[in-house]
Amino acid sequence: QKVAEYDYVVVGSGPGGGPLACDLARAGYSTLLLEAGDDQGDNPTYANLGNFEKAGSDVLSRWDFWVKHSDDQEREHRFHKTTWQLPNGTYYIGLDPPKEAKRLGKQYPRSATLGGCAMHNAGVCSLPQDEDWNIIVNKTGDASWTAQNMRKYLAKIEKNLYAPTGSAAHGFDGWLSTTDSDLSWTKNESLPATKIMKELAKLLGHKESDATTLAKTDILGDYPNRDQISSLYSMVQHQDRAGKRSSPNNYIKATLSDPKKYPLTVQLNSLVTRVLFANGTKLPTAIGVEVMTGQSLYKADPRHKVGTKGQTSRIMAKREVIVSGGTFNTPQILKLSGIGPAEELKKFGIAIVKELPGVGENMADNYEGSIIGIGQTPAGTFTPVGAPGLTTAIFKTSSSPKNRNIYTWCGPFSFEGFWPGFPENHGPNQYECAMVHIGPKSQAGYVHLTSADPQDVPDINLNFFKNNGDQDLQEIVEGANLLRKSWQAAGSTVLPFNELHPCPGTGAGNCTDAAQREYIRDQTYSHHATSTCAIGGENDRMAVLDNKFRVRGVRNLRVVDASAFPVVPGAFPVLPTYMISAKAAEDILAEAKNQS
Ligand SMILES: Cc1cc2nc3c(=O)[nH]c(=O)nc-3n(C[C@H](O)[C@H](O)[C@H](O)COP(=O)(O)OP(=O)(O)OC[C@H]3O[C@@H](n4cnc5c(N)ncnc54)[C@H](O)[C@@H]3O)c2cc1C
Repeated sequence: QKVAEYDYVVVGSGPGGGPLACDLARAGYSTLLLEAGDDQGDNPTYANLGNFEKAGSDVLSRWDFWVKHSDDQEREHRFHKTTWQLPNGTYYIGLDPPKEAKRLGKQYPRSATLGGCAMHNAGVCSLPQDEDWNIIVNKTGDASWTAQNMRKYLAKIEKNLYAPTGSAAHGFDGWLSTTDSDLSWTKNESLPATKIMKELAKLLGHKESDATTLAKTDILGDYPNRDQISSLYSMVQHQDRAGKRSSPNNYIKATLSDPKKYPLTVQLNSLVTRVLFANGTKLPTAIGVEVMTGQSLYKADPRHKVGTKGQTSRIMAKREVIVSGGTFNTPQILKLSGIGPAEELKKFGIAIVKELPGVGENMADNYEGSIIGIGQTPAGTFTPVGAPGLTTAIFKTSSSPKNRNIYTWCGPFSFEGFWPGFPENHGPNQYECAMVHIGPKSQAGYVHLTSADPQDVPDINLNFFKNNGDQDLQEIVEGANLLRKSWQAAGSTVLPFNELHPCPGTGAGNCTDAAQREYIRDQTYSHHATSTCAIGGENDRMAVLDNKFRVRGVRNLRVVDASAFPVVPGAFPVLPTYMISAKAAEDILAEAKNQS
């Protein structure tokens, strides 16, 4: 059988790999995009952003990773949403399972489908802190990574649907539609949500009368000192005005629609098992990939049937292989290919192609938590399309040395992390302020192989709060305390509430910081993992990639996805991942041009 050959082979169609494959094909290079999942782009569960919670639990794309948050067994067992499987295949969620239940652990969903996790995410967009980009300049000496320069990739990819046409901070001709939230509800002064929004504005140092205007502030705007400003913002999501998800799936379809012009090939249900290297070269040189085709081959897929093996074949890349399998799968693919920590590879009998101790280490994630309470009346109406009823703010707690460190969105909803069938509905009077903590200090998470079998799922431990954990805990507690104050100030007249957590049952936030810290340590969740194949400097032995996404010490192999960030980029990683994807395309095409 003739072996297929392309200029570029891209592995994984998420926010890193999907747009990159399109850009390479649009520049005229034959490009193969390999995706382990299938295509759910026309399925309303995925196509309508408002269905993101349903999409997150949907078996048609779900890869379940059962992760650890620490090595502390007792703490692990206190996690309220621990998931267990019953003999009939259903789940028990909680701390008191029936005897026959098998412990699965903490669910960390990923979406294996055309478009990756951008097909089940909430589409929330924000920019990294300037420091998150500038850290790459400092590590690599490459000035193209400055925060100011990186903004041009936002303008390049964006089709902004909310800012005045021509606004310098935005783009209007790109493939990624962005909208802001519908804030018409703020006109209703008697709504508890409006009252709380105004109290929050005051607590952040603004005038109550400015709250409604501040709530419309463009979160993606280009302001001096933006990382130090505590204020209200409008929530921006990657969707169109009708609530249709805008994602790599759309860009891929648009690129495929003109095959004469754009030589893009997409191959679904294709699990890449390893990268192939040339024989006898001085430096290891990637020449293609080995791929297993078939449905639900990966064991994280809840539909996987024990013993199922796909058809294995080889596909060659004339120019480069680019791995974009995401923060959990990219390090797994590299290690299976012989690139990673020597001890770990030896343990599983994998021949070492290039020793890189940083592969699968250094993992970081934003800590997430929430304060949630039950009021006396409904606090407002909420539908996720256009996010009406949501107050969004970014602020700095007093313990943060310099930058703002909490992104919050408050409204009549409930989001308390992930488990099969999330979220819980606490009834019409529920009100929550969800928090993403920005800039976690502990980057001690890891993705380790459990075997040399590419269908096996790796061992993942986020190692929360391992380094400088007390500082992060203090920052999160201060965030919760401030948000609770905004409820209390509004509460005496409009929303006496019964708090569910982190100060359960007190109604008035009458618990100690120490008790909250303990609760948060036990119950924190996350879904923004990054940095397992980090970009770094030449002398940094944990660096996996150089400034141009090239795997260090290997030719014709790059990594372009969320695993490449040296630190978590701000509050939400999807927009920064789209931006680095556009940057990678530019870098790769510039190099190709120089070579020809
Ligand atoms: C439930 C949920 C909600 C989220 N909400 C938000 C949000 O609102 N805002 C935000 O900014 N971020 C959000 N995120 C995070 C964000 O979506 C991810 O950070 C982003 O998708 C990362 O992109 P990526 O390209 O690195 O990886 P992924 O999106 O994970 O894409 C990787 C792709 O590679 C494929 N793949 C993996 N291994 C292989 C293999 N061996 N062979 C072939 N293909 C393979 C996968 O199937 C997948 O399609 C959310 C994440 C989750 C899980």
